[in-house]
Amino acid sequence: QKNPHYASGRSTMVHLFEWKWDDIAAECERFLGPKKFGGVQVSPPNENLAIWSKNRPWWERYQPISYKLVTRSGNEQQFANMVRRCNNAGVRIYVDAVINHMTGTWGENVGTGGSTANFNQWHYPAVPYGRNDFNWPNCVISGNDYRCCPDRVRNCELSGLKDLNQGSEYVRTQIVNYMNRLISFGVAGFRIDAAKHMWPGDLRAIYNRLNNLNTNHGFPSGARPYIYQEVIDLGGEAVRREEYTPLAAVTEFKFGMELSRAFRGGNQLRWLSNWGPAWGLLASNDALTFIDNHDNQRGHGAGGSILTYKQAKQYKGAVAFMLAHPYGQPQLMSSFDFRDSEAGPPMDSRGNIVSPSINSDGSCGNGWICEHRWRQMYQMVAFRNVAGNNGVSNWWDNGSNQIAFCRGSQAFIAFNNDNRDLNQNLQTCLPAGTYCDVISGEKRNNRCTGKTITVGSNGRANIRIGANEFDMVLAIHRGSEV
Ligand SMILES: O=C(/C=C/c1ccc(O)c(O)c1)N[C@@H](Cc1ccc(O)cc1)C(=O)NCCCOc1c(-c2ccc(O)c(O)c2)oc2cc(O)cc(O)c2c1=O
Ligand SMILES: [Ca+2]
Repeated sequence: QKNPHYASGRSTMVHLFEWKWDDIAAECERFLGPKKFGGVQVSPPNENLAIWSKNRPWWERYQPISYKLVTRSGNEQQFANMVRRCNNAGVRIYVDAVINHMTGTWGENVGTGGSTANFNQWHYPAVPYGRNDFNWPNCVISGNDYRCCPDRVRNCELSGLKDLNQGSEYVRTQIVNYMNRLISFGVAGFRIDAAKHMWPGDLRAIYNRLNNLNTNHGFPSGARPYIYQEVIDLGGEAVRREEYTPLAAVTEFKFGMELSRAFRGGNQLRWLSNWGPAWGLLASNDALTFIDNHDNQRGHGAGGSILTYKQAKQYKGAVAFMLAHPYGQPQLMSSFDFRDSEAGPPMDSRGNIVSPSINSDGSCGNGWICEHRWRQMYQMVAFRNVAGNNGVSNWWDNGSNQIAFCRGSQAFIAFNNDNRDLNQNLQTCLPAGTYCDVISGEKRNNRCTGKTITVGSNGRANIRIGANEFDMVLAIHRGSEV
């Protein structure tokens, strides 16, 4: 099933990468609830290997030691508390489930909960897993395997990580028990990490054994978990996304790659008039969409030159388009400032994660970027909520990099990625009135702190976006009128 079970009037989730549970709970109550975000993807909550020799890299959280809920983000009690407080604020929780593998082979062998393991014996006593819970014969996926050999992509080790056999009843039971415990705490669904490296048939068996969502957390009875499967497939590989869409939603990596190219200037924005499956993207209902994610924002993984917070103006343009267009189920990335592609989250001298500080202007400090707190981002989350399931209409473009469109009679947006000013009289599809541009400012005490747009009785308005303005987007919608 492909319904994220957001509370009514909400539409967008944010990935609070590496945030601690107590901080996420606070963020749900003080910001995400009031700003009507739909949900939060949290980092893997299960015990992972503590890799001190690499100064606690971000990817250590993708090396499970056990399914105990003890990580640098917090313990089981803090996790349960976060889920309760976020659900009470109308914000759902989605768990990043790392179930394809356990650890690689490192010098140290202690987990974030104190558990130990013996990798060379495939011995993980804190689960417990032993030799016959892993795929045999032992092999490692090579670059060429991705193109030739779907069996090896599933049955061999990804980057040397011990590869579990999800065909084993015992392994399925351990995984299902772990995920059902999270469901009992009130989570709304799961990201299935490295789904490409597991057999669809095994995943189906696992998903079918998951319990319905916990009705004590506001879910309707019989609600099934919302699952989205990480399948990095930009074409040319033996394993294809379409093998996984019958089971659950799939991460659509082409989405962020194509929009990054368009907003970097590689493709003219006018070509986005038929954005969606016509671009080779999955069906809208099957697609979990994003511009960048925790992996490819570091230049690793799919897509090469993906836009990130570091290219702020184009990134805000691409994210605005993602949130303004009805295609897919969008996820906003919220990052920490990374010095190198391996660096983990801001941490103190003892290796504990440092909480984000919140500045008086609402931005974050202590090394956290908090893209979700940028006005241009949370205002577009509100835009998407107001647009609801209205389609795109009244598409306009200048034959190059200036575009505009309506969402029903609820919302209007314009983009200028050209090197000349946009200055046009355009149809906004909105009722006559005076509207605040929600990108250059916001409505405060019934005044616009940014641009003001006057819509005439024919729905038309003069729309201006200078080529050198701070932002390339202008957006108005029902509710932003003064
Ligand atoms: O760069 C990384 C980590 C990347 C990563 C982590 C989590 C993800 O969800 C993800 O998509 C990528 N890891 C570094 C460091 C590393 C880690 C472990 C190890 O045994 C060796 C090295 C790295 O250089 N990895 C090799 C290239 C990235 O190859 C990885 C992929 C991956 C990349 C491209 C694909 O098309 C694909 O199907 C899978 O997925 C992972 C998933 C994991 O759960 C854990 C991993 O270590 C990895 C992972 O190494
Ligand atoms: Ca596997």
